[in-house]
Order: sequence, then C-alpha cells, then structure tokens
Amino acid sequence: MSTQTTSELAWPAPVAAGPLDAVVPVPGSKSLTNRYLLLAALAAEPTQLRRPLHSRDSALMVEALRALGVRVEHVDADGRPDADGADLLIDPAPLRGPAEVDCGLAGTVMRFVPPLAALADGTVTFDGDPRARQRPMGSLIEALRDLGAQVDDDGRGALPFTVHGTGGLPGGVVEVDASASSQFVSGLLLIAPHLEQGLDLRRVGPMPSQPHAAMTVEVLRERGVVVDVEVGDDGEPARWQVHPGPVAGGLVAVEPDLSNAGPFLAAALVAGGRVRVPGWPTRTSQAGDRLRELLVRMGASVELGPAGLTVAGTGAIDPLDVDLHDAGELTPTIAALCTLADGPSRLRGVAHLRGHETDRLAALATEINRLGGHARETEDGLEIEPGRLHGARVETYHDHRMATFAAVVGLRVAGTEVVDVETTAKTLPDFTRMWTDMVATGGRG
Ligand SMILES: O=C(O)C1=C[C@@H](OP(=O)(O)O)[C@@H](O)[C@H](O)C1
Ligand SMILES: C=C(OP(=O)(O)O)C(=O)O
Repeated sequence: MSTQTTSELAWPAPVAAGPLDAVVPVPGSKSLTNRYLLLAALAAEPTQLRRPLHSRDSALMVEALRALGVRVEHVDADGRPDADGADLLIDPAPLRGPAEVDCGLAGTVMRFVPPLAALADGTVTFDGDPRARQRPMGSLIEALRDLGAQVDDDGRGALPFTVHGTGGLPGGVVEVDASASSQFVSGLLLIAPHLEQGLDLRRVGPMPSQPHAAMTVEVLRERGVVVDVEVGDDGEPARWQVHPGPVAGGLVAVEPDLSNAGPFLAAALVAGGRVRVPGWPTRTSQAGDRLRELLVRMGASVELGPAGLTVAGTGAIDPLDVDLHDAGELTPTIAALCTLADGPSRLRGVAHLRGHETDRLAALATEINRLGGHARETEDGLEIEPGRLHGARVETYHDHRMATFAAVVGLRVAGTEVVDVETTAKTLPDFTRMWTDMVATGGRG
C-alpha cells in the first residue's frame, strides 16, 4: 500500500500555447441535482432525473436518501435499469432510521438532509470530513429544535449530531439566522410541504447567496408546491410561506452547472480565443448565470444563443471591483482572473466564504501571494494587485474551487502545480480530462 499522502502529489497545470477554440459540455448542476434528489424523496410518485450531476456531492446525497429507505437507481433515458445509465430513478418510500449519513464536505447534504431526517421515523446520525465539522450548522440545528425536532449535538452547533425523527413535525412559524449560509433557509424550505401546517419561515439578519434560496423556491413551485415570498426592509426576500401539500414527481431535466462552467469560460479571457458551453439555459435560477455580466466587465465578449454560451477574449483582462455576496461560489474563478488582470481588483461582500470548503479568503490570499501576486484579505473579501507571477505548488485545502482557481492561473503561469487536483471530484470528477482537452485546442507550443 502506498504511504504517499495526497499533498505530495501535484498536477502540472497546462499552459495555453495559443488562443483556444473549444466546446466544453459541462455536467449537471450540483445545486439543482441535490435539490431535485431531496424533493424526489418526498414526492408522491417516482422521479426520473435526466442528466443529473454524478460527483462526490451528488453520490453522498444519493447514499443519504438510500440510508433513509429511498430507492435510487441508474436508468437509461427510457427509465429502464442500467448500471451505466446517465439518468437516476428515485422511488420514494416511508423515511426511516436508524441510519448513518456521511455528509462528506457537501453543504447541500449537511444542510438539506437533517430537516428530512426530522420527518423520518427513527434515529439518524450525521458526520462528515474533518473540515465539515467546522462548517456552520448552529442556526439550522436551532431552527429544527424550534420546529419540535430533537437534535443531540456536542454544543458546538456543528457536525457530528443526531436527529431523532418521530415521523413528522407540526411546522408553523420559525426564525432562522442565515447570515452564515443560505442553505439553512433552503434546507427548511425543501421539507416544508410535508410539515403538517406548512412553514412560515422568517429570516433574521442578512443572507448570502440569495439566488440559491430563490432556486429552492423555484424548484418547489415546479413540483407543484405553493410558496409565497415577502421582501424585507433590505429589499431581499425575508419571509417564505410554504403551504402543505403533495410534491410532484415525473421527468425532470437538470441544467448544466453554470458555476462549474466558470473556469472553462474564464480560460478564454486568459488564453484568448473562445470557449463555448452548450446547453446554457436562456432562463435559469443558477447564480452562475452572473458570469455573463462579470466576464464582460473583465473584457470578454459573450454571446448567448441556441448553440450555448460563447465567451471570447483577447488575453487582456480588465480588473474588477464587485460585490459577490449573491454569487460567492464564483469568487475563486473571478479571483484567478483578477490575479492575471491589468490592474488592482476588489472582491466584496463575501465574508461568508470563510465557512465554505475551506476558509476561501485565507486560501486565495495565501495562494495568490505564493504565485507572486499581491492579495490581501479584507473584512469581507479580497484586494488583489498584479505582481510578477511565477510557478508554484498551489495548495487546494480539499476545495474543488481552489483547484480550478489554480488551473486558470496556470494557463499563463508556467510551473503552476495543483496539489490534490482530485478534490475536483466534489462536483466535477472529469475535470483534468476536460481541462486538458480544452487547452489542447490552443495548440501544443
Ligand atoms: O444551496 C446551494 O446549492 C448552495 C448555496 C450557496 O451556499 P452559501 O449560501 O453557504 O454560500 C453556494 O455557495 C453553494 O455552493 C451551493
Ligand atoms: C460552497 C460550495 O459548496 P457547498 O455546497 O459544499 O456549500 C461550493 O461548491 O462552492
């Protein structure tokens, strides 16, 4: 058995030899896949997910549902069992414990499945990767207790903990502090149609990633659930009323993951040339759609048409001063572009990234500086200035988006090596092949 640790292995990020001309199909959205999976477990009939994401985060969600008694199997496009099938068929069943759920490092599993477990009959324990034990969970645990669920934890408001499901909850009014993560709101909303009185959820304090909560409302409505949303004094949604009722199943197609498309589209700005992502929706709830505006502001030309989204660049990158509070998961990709930009940039509104897969503000500042750039953490973001960049072994801290950050910089900075590039399996297991194929369209030097 090898004694080599992952941190000793590093992937040499390919340098772009010339302008790109690539078409990059991107697999299904993590956020949509895991929402649809969870709702399928509550549905009144089976659900077939067309082209869902197959990655570590989605596999953890599938395993969590199976542990609670739900049948999930791979099927072909016609719904016939097929171990290699790209679709998933979810057959709901009464939810029951005892069960153990491994959340890995998936925010969507650790925040969406505990509310579901509160509806199950039996005891469900939750744990995850070492870093998962540091990700914020406290206000979700409190909200579940306020709804009448029994949750035992060690008092830190974090994994590991146990939910003692009693087969149902009355529901009603509950407040949640979602300042650390919008996923607290989403997790509660997703189970709300199965609460006896539905849910009247009120947010206290600000909430990041507002489009992700809006996505949750949209998928609930698509499945036939009635949701009323009220805006608060800050002009953002602050109260969600979910009516009790059945959740529909049926055939559900999953859009490509627009945030995962980010590094590939960013490559067109770094290397010049163009990159097209087929299947980009003309209307979507995904926060990643904001890339269209952000990449234009950084100097790209962007065209959305029936063939997908095409981003073209010249190799020149304009600096950016932007608030990413709504689309925090784009920060590592945008930070990579800022590292290569022609002037100083400022990324604001993303203090909550300190609770993501790693402390992303610290990680980005450290790794940009390691590469010869100049980055400084601010209270709520990063300041990034151009520097004399040079190759380095970039640490990734078990964060898929730190690995793709390094790959984007490596397109221009020879000698960039990515430690533990396999961490991209969290949402994009095929990343290195997709990236190498894309870079090859620019020639091989
Ligand atoms: O609900 C979701 O699918 C997500 C919500 C956001 O989380 P935060 O609100 O914690 O930033 C986002 O960053 C994450 O990648 C996915
Ligand atoms: C924050 C992220 O993930 P998670 O769903 O684990 O919160 C992310 O993918 O950028």
